[in-house]
Amino acid sequence: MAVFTPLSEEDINNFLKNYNIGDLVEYSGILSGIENSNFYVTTTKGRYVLTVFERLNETQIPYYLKLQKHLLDKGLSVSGPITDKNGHLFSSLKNKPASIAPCIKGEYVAQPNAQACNQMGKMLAEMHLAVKDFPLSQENTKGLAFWESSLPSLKPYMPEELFEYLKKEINRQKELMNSQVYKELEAGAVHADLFRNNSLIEINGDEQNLGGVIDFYFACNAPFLYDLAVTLNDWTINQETGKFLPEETQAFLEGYNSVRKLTEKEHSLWQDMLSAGALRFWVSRLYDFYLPREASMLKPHDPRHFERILKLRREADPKDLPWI
Ligand SMILES: Nc1ncnc2c1ncn2[C@@H]1O[C@H](COP(=O)(O)OP(=O)(O)OP(=O)(O)O)[C@@H](O)[C@H]1O
Ligand SMILES: N[C@@H](CCO)C(=O)O
Repeated sequence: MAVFTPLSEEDINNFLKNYNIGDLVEYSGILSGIENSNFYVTTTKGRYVLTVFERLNETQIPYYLKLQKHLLDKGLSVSGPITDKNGHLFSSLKNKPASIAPCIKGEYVAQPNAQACNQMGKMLAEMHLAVKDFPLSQENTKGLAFWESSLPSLKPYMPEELFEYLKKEINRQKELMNSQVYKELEAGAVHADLFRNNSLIEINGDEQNLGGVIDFYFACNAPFLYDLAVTLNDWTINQETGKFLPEETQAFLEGYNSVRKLTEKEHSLWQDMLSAGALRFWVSRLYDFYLPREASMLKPHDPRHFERILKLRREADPKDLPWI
């Protein structure tokens, strides 16, 4: 639905002069995506996605692009920037930062099957192992500080009882984050928004093969278990009810655990992390729903989806939550 910064053929030709990726053949705006302006660009050397950053500035961008480059250099199939002729990961277009990445094969799949879930589980664990030597750090911009600061703005819009529930859950997570056991969780730079619509899957008959992962612009340093919870809360649920799909969830967890072994300590915090993973998107969706960005052309996501998921995870008997 969004190309915020329109580009002419001349703009793109000038941009491509900074790169060794051939000459422009054709280009078109990508309508999905709500954060940045994205374009498919075909050159004499291949097919690429050009991104003009609408929200992030030049000081914020290096963390995200360097993380993608780091994962790419470790052989992972993620969308990642091509360096320009001067060795830079991004340059500028219409006075905004912009980068270009090779196109990943595949498409958005609404309900990935067990095969794709298993592959996503493996790849997520590989991403977690791969960041052990990633030197940069970035706070979760949609974490505790954001949740707490959103409360006063959300209060007037929410029924009192629901607002109190939200406040209680935020306090509960705050207490957890201050605990020793939480601080000891293995952590690093994680995607933190790895939904199905940030993954591309190649379909071939009944076969579904993971093409790769895109859109790292909510990446941050957080426990790996949090990233796993965020991903599962979207990838392997019944989209109507929010309940986990047993076969897909198991396939995902087995894939993950085959690469990075989940620990007993992580198991003990699983219910809290699944709740945190739901809370994060409940708050951001409430915020975007009641306090949309000025001149926003976008239809906000339904916050009730993650309210439902949070309640399901929090109220579940821990032994009924999927685990390996
Ligand atoms: N490397 C890539 N290869 C193939 N397609 C891509 C690639 N990067 C982006 N796309 C396409 O562009 C669309 C928008 O990209 P993206 O999700 O990064 O947009 P955004 O505006 O940054 O994010 P958001 O999902 O937060 O709205 C994707 O849904 C995908 O179809
Ligand atoms: N994946 C998010 C949008 C980006 O944070 C959501 O579905 O609410």
